[in-house]
Amino acid sequence: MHALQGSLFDQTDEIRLGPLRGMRRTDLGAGAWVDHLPGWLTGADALFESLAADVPWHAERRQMYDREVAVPRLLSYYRAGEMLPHPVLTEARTALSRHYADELGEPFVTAGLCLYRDGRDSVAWHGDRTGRSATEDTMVAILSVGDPRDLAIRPRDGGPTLLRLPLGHGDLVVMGGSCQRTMEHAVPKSTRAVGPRISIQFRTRGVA
Ligand SMILES: O=C(O)CCC(=O)C(=O)O
Ligand SMILES: [Fe+2]
Repeated sequence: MHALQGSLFDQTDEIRLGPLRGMRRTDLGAGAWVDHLPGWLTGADALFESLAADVPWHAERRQMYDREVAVPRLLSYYRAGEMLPHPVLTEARTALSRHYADELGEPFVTAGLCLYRDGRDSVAWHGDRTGRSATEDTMVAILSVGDPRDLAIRPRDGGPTLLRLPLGHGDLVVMGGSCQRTMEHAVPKSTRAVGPRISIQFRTRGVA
């Protein structure tokens, strides 16, 4: 794994969340939207180092037709009620649940973590539509630390990429409304020399 270069703009070791006001919403149509707040977390490099060291990362393999292939990223999953690997993640989940309480109607409870070791790691086009999100609107909130990687979003039924957000160094993105059903998202591979990135995805009960 490449060493994390570190952000020139975030040299503090104090890991702290900022206010959620200042979030900007992009309407993607068909009831889907994306909220974006760059730099929500300061001390993101310190959180990256802590999570890279402390989280029980594991590799997964997946059946692809007649072959078994490695999932191109490391993973870890925290169920509802499980202690998260850093207290600021608990704080983030609480702040997000509070911020979206009226609109979402339920709290964020689970946390999925992905570690993209370099530009060869990625996630292919998909929607998070296992469980209730197959039929219901939901929100998936993602906090990113480490080197930025693009999150791309396009309509599920074809059409060009509507949004491409570089996410790293404490950035927050929230996919909401019908986004998981009507859109798909991906973190494409990168041919540039990129350092590692960790994403933390908060979801509601029964959504994966
Ligand atoms: O790493 C990201 O920002 C996206 C991850 C993702 O889409 C997923 O785990 O479902
Ligand atoms: Fe996803």
